[in-house]
Amino acid sequence: MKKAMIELHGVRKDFVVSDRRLPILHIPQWNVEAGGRLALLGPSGSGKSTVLHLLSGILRADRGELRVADTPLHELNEAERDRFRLRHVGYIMQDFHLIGSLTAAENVELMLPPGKRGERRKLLRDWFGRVGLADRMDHLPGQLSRGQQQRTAIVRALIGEPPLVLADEPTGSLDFESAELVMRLLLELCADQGSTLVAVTHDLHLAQLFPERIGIGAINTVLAAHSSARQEDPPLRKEALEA
Ligand SMILES: Nc1ncnc2c1ncn2[C@@H]1O[C@H](COP(=O)(O)OP(=O)(O)OP(=O)(O)O)[C@@H](O)[C@H]1O
Repeated sequence: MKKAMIELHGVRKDFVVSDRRLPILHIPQWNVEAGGRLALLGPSGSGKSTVLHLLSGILRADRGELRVADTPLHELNEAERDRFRLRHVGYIMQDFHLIGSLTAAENVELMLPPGKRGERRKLLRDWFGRVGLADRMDHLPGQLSRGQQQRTAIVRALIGEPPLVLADEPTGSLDFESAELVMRLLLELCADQGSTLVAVTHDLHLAQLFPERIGIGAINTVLAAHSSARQEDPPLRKEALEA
């Protein structure tokens, strides 16, 4: 049996808004094996981004155990979780967050540990070649298409070969054709280097490209409680939120 990259047990996350505690996630048990490539699906507001924030250590669970790459995130403080994220997680968002005054290569170079200039440049050339941007790496983000900018953001997330790659709607701002190309590329690069990939998407067509798919309702029992309340009797939903 393969090792687990992600192990969640009894994880709860609430948000407090205007003195009211809103239960957002209760995940009794969820494991993802190392090297798995998984599309996480679900309606807007169902907690998909919150799951990624917990897995990366940006947020801390209120209760439960959360191990990623054998690291017990529930036992770490914020500074320790930040260090964990730098070493173990590549994060890709819908908006690429590239620095506009730096070239594509310089944006990625920020992620590299200190080293000889020639070696860093060779590594960058190899990576930009792999994503089809060998001739664009010295261009500014504003001179690149949205798909090219997202490919740059993918290089930035993957160049450190993190064991876990988290992607939140990574193709959400791309047109249909570019979205499929970029998602295929992300899947291929993660497979090549053995990184576990969890990608949030709304798009069923793109989710079909993944070896595995899961609806967030299958792991989050808060959502199941909300949606059954919504279907049967709308006022119950308010009570469920306040419980
Ligand atoms: N910092 C916060 N404070 C209060 N509520 C929050 C906070 N962050 C998220 N929420 C709430 O938590 C719920 C889940 O949010 P989340 O962003 O995880 O959903 P999502 O499934 O990723 O949605 P979308 O697909 O629209 O991005 C939503 O009801 C949202 O309003």
